[in-house]
Amino acid sequence: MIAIHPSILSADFANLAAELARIPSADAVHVDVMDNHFVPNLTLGLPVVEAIRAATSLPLDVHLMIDDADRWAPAYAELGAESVTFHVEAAAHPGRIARQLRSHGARAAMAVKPNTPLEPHLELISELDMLLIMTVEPGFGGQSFMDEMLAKVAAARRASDDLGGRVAVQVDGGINRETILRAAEAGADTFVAGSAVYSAADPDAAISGLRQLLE
Ligand SMILES: O=C(CO)[C@@H](O)[C@H](O)COP(=O)(O)O
Repeated sequence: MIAIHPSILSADFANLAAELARIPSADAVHVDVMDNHFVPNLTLGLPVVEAIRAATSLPLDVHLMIDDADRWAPAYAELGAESVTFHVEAAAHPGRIARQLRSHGARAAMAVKPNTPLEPHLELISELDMLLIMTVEPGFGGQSFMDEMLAKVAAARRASDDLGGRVAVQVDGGINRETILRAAEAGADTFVAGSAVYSAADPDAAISGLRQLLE
């Protein structure tokens, strides 16, 4: 199953409810939480994600780019996010976080930055519902896709296939009409797209366009 998750990092933050209404065919809304410590950018936190939860019926895919994931991640599941992604680099006990997320009814996902090797962390995969392979350095939208991450995407796909393919493989950063094809070929099935969706005159048509490329 292919899933397209538009990132609201590229949306108009002053009009979030209206921006959410422009992407009705999204499989989920990707919400980038940044703390200016784990990444050099600051976006939003629990109160705003709570407001986003109330403003849309689309599933929320919350991507935590914050320190101390152990402390904060469960709260995003509690407020009703369908999926919560923490970074392994920011987690003291990743397995425990994943179990807590699932106990709150959310999908548990773990992300790796471009310079973080995936293999040492694959022992956690059975605790996860999704692996996020960052295809840019996290922090900002509009960056170029890192082709050198495709090998990591393929490794994530193989690890998921060993579990019957039940763990989704997500890519985030620089996804557009060209790079989505390479990422899909390497084994990704869940695609975060920020500027490729929200820079389009019709963001929902941009989502359909990306989806059609993969059919
Ligand atoms: O997590 C991030 C950036 O750190 C992303 O979710 C971006 O929002 C993706 O934006 P584009 O690269 O698609 O413009």
